[in-house]
Amino acid sequence: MIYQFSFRYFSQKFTKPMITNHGIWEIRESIIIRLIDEKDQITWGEISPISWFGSETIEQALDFCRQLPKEITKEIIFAIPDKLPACQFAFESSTHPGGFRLCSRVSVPEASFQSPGTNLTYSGLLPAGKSALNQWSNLWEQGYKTFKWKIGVNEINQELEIFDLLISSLPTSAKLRLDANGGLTYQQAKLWLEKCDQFSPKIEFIEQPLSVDKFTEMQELSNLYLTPIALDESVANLHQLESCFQQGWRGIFVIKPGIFGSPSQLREFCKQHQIDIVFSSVFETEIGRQASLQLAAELSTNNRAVGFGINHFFQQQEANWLESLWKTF
Ligand SMILES: O=C(O)CCC(=O)c1ccccc1C(=O)O
Ligand SMILES: [Mg+2]
Repeated sequence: MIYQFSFRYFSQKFTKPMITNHGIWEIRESIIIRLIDEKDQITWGEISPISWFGSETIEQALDFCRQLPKEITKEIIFAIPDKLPACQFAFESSTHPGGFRLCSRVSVPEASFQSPGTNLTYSGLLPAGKSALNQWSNLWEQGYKTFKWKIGVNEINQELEIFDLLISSLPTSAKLRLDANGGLTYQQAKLWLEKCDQFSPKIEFIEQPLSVDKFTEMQELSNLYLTPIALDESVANLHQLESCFQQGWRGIFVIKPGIFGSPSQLREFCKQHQIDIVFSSVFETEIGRQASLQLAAELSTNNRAVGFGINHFFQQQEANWLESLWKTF
């Protein structure tokens, strides 16, 4: 099969900047790719790198797209090097059966809770800091029962105080995930875990408490406390996932399909090993989102809510944004 290949740069400003321990993120830069096969079928893919997570940069992805011929094959797609994981995801998922087509509207209203044929539940992302306190109820009204709050952003005592308020205001049936983005010290992580254990099992897990180089310490912490630990930055791509699994990690793995790399290799890994996975967004458009959610529906385990409750970080797209994008050069 030969595909006609074209691509466009696309950027979106967050309605509120995304604040994590890595810093402030204001604009989501992506590349949308379009493939047209010999039967004139059009499919789409999305490259949305996060270089601070270890993926390629947007410039590297653009360079890759620019050097590709106008006609490409599956051989070319399956030969994309592992150092371009967001590109691997985009090209492979656009040729996968069920790859994104422009069937109905491109942008789907907030929290499409019943994606056809799946019964995924969603985790809603709260803003960092004390704004979480007046934001969770909007999400609750939209049907979210699981929330994620960023920690390791402000001073720890201040965050622990906000945490107390948040925990006491959340409904009994709500669950909370904390995401430190690798920003805690070992002592701070212990403080947080002790705190979380007091509310167990309301705190579903703490995500990436320590930096990627602190694997042994995180393994130690996972043995010391009830509250589970989820690896995220530590397992950003297949190579890292394999390495953490080989080293004996049997806690939770957060997988962001958009930067993880080849979806078929992820499917293969999941067939070989029963792992506890939480799927998570990279702030992709509807194109990457659909491909990622399809993987999540296939591979999710233990009924973990998927971390795709992020639409409130973007303005809703015009229905014809994709068509309009292709009219630009
Ligand atoms: O996982 C979620 O619930 C939302 C997505 C999310 O938090 C995220 C989105 C982009 C980059 C990094 C992260 C993260 O999990 O650290
Ligand atoms: Mg995370």
